[in-house]
Amino acid sequence: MSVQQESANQATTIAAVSSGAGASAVAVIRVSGPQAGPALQTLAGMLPEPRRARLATLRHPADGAALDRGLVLWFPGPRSATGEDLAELQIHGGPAVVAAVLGALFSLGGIRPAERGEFSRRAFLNGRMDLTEAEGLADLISAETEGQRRLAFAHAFGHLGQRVEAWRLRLVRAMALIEAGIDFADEDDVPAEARALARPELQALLAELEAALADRRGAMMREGAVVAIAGLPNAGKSSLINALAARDVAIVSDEPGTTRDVLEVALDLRGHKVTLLDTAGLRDAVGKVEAEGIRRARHRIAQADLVLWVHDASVGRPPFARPEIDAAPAGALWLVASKIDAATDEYDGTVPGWAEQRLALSAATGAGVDGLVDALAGFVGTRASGTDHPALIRARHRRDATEAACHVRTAMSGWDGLSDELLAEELRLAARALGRMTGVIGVEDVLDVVFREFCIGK
Ligand SMILES: Nc1nc2c(c(=O)[nH]1)N(C=O)[C@@H](CNc1ccc(C(=O)N[C@@H](CCC(=O)O)C(=O)O)cc1)CN2
Ligand SMILES: Nc1nc2c(ncn2[C@@H]2O[C@H](COP(=O)(O)OP(=O)(O)OP(=O)(O)O)[C@@H](O)[C@H]2O)c(=O)[nH]1
Ligand SMILES: [Mg+2]
Repeated sequence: MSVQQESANQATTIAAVSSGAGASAVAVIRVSGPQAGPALQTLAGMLPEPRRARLATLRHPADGAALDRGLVLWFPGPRSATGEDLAELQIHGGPAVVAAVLGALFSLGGIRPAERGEFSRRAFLNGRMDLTEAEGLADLISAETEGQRRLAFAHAFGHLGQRVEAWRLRLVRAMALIEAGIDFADEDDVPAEARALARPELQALLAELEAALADRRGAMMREGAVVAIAGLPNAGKSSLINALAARDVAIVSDEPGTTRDVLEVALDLRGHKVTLLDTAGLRDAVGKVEAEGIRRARHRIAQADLVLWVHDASVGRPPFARPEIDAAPAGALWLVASKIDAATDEYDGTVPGWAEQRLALSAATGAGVDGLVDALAGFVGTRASGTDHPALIRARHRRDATEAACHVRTAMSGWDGLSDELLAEELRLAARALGRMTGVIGVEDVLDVVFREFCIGK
């Protein structure tokens, strides 16, 4: 959909429940668009003073039948969440009450159900927020841990958007300097001087972009750390995930090769999200299904932030200095000695040459499990720590920032050899990539991706 079509589309009025599905004490229905005022007037019999709650009996326009008594609010545009005329009906949350009030609104004509994210999309199109703020709001609504909430809150209120817009404006200024040179190409010193002014500014900007790209905390904070439990068959991996989750999530049996599919469990460890993976025991597979399970296990182990290599202490010391995982994990690797309640010798969980974290525990008795939880919380806490918030927290942000940095780098490295025109073009492409991130330039396709993530009513 083009931006022009989208603006025309905003002539329609939308309505939806914004307070979530299912019965609740109170439900909030929002109506946004030109029919919001007339609709509220018709159902409530009056328009309250702007931005003041009033108690009203809501009646069906066809027969005047009372539907509910609730609080109504009126936000004339542009001072509203969407920037349009917006009415809010805070009614009792029973499903039939909500259905009756929505039915009455739709019966008026000119009002249709809102699509997923459509209120936020209108807020964006009306300049009430940029795209990174809209994403922050989506994250705020789905935040499950304190760490996720803090990060989402910062982004919802401009943490990234303001930085990106400042970067973009600096590029535009550098471009203007160089283009001034183009206009005065016949006067020899002007271009040289203009270029000299732009250069240190661009160098500083590139350093900032590169620092933001080097900060890898974002994905870990937003999506949580991925911790893979790996080891030989029967090592006690599934028993360990059950102990950590405090639930019977995985099948445990003395038959080696029990686990096939990768099982995921999300945990909140002191405000940080951790996704634990239980994986198939690694060995030469017995059958096709187990082979596929092991292939999947290796794939996830290789990508995990942390691998817990579980070694069965009841069979004694592990026969290796470090576990033989063919695909070396990109993340950290800890050794966890399991079944210490059944350990045969005085094996204490140590392995010669093993420098990283070592832990010993028993899923059966629970000994050592708290120690592992503490260590995991410490691990994620350290990885996600810092007094500032990471800026580039989504693949979309990284893509655009990488592209911008790439164009600035090209400009800097080719500096003396590049004509003013080519230099300005690289900077223009860099500014465009940053503009796409906040949505200040042509982003129809990006809009769908961003707003698809929202629920109905946002
Ligand atoms: N009942 C209710 N609670 C809610 C929302 C809502 O829509 N309804 N929100 C839904 O997201 C959030 C609050 N977001 C809002 C954002 C802007 C405006 C607004 O009216 N802004 C005007 C006036 C600001 C002012 O009074 O100073 C403006 O910015 O011009 C209202 C809510 C969370 N709580
Ligand atoms: N004594 C003792 N036995 C344990 C402990 N943890 C697991 N076991 C036993 O070890 C066997 C294997 O446990 P699982 O958790 O299924 O092992 P796994 O590593 O998931 O095995 P696969 O999925 O086949 O790779 C089962 O018989 C468990 O009861 C423990 O802490 N102490
Ligand atoms: Mg298992």
